[in-house]
Amino acid sequence: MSTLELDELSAGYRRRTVVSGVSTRVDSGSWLGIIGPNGSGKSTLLKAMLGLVRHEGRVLVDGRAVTGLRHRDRARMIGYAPQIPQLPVGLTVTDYVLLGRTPHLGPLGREGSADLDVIGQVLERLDLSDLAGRALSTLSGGERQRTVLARAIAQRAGVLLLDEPTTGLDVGHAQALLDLVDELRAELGTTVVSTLHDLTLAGQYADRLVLLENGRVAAEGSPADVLTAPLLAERYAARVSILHAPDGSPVVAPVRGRG
Ligand SMILES: Nc1ncnc2c1ncn2[C@@H]1O[C@H](COP(=O)(O)OP(=O)(O)OP(=O)(O)O)[C@@H](O)[C@H]1O
Repeated sequence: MSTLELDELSAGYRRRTVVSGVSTRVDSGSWLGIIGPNGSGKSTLLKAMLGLVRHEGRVLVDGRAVTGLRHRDRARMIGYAPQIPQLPVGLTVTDYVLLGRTPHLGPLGREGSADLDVIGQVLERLDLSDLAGRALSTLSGGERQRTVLARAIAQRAGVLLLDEPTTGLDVGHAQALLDLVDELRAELGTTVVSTLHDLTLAGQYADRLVLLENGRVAAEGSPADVLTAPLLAERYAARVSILHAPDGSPVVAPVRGRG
């Protein structure tokens, strides 16, 4: 169980600040969706939470500052699946996903049956079992994306940061992935923060949304509060209608302009 707090978090590259003064709290076992137009600072905000970019302000997990922690200690608290991962050469899918267990291994660094069980379950759920022995370099884009997510999920950290997890996935694999994350949230109390371009999926899975614009929080609230046609028109310069799925969740439908 892990509560994540951001306190006036700002971040950027060299002299340019691209995220400014973001404060929010994500309760244990809840899901925060970060949305916003291209270049609004979503990925940078996630990287700042991990200390991967220059930043100011505080990131707290259960009240404990994560910046300055040793990599291994931080990796037990926060798992991360980047949008554009650098994949090591020469590893199989299983080797790579096993790296997610590294923060949990004992002094000899050998994985035990519990680690292999976790890996087996995650590979199965993400439809990767048949690819377990394949070299990473031979995977399709969507298979590679699922493998990167499998590694982050296998880490079983209290907080899971997912940067555009459904990019490149077909609708079935996207749902399987989001459902698996949702189960971890419900069963283990995993706290989830994900950026998502698909606003309908963001509204279906996240409890709360933060909309970034030019690195600042432009709107924050429940999906019903944030996913409104006027707000999306203003922030994305988009023509959309908000429909409703049978469960009442908002469906963001683009409306074609007159040709
Ligand atoms: N390594 C970098 N060096 C310099 N500027 C960067 C770097 N990475 C990102 N930026 C800039 O920071 C700004 C925010 O980028 P970021 O990737 O956080 O946006 P995003 O909201 O995730 O965008 P997208 O929806 O397109 O993925 C952009 O203007 C981008 O050009």
